[in-house]
Amino acid sequence: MSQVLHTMLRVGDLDRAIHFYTHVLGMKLLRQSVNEEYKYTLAFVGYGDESQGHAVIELTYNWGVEQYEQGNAFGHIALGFDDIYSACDKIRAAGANITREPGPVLGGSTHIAFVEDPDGYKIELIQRSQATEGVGS
Ligand SMILES: C[C@@H](O)C(=O)SC[C@H](NC(=O)CC[C@H](N)C(=O)O)C(=O)NCC(=O)O
Ligand code: NI
Repeated sequence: MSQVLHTMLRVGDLDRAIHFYTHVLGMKLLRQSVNEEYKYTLAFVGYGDESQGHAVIELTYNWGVEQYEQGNAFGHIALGFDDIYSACDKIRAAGANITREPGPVLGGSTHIAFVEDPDGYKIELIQRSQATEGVGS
C-alpha cells in the first residue's frame, strides 16, 4: 500500500524550526541527519513515525542559507487538532503569527485556522470531530 511519507520544507534556522514544530505544534523530533559533503542537515518532525503510517515534515537546512524566496505557489500543510482554539491560544502565546483566526470555513461547518511557521510557510489547523472527520466541508 502506498503512503504519503513526508513534505520537505527548506528552513533558514533549523533549531528555530524544530522548536516551533515540537514545542509549539506538539510534534516529536523523529530523527536528524547531517550531510557533511553537501553541507546540509535534515530534521524529521511529526506526531508519529512513518512506519506507524504518519506523514511527517522533513526540515532541510542548507548550511549558511538563512532565507528563501517563498513565491506564491506553495499552499499549506494541514494538521488535525481536537481543539484548534486552545491550539491557537498556545501558538499566539508562543509569539507565532496567526494569519486566520479559528472559526468555521465560510459557508461550511469545519472549523479551521491558519498560522505561519518561522520561515513563513502556512500551516492549516483543522478541528477534528466525529461529524467532519476527514470531510472538507
Ligand atoms: C532524505 C530524503 O527524504 C531527501 O529528501 S534527501 C533529497 C536531497 N536533499 C538535499 O540534497 C537537501 C539539500 C539540497 N541542497 C536541497 O536544498 O534540496 C535532494 O535531492 N534534494 C533536491 C530536491 O529537489 O529536493
Ligand atoms: Ni525527502
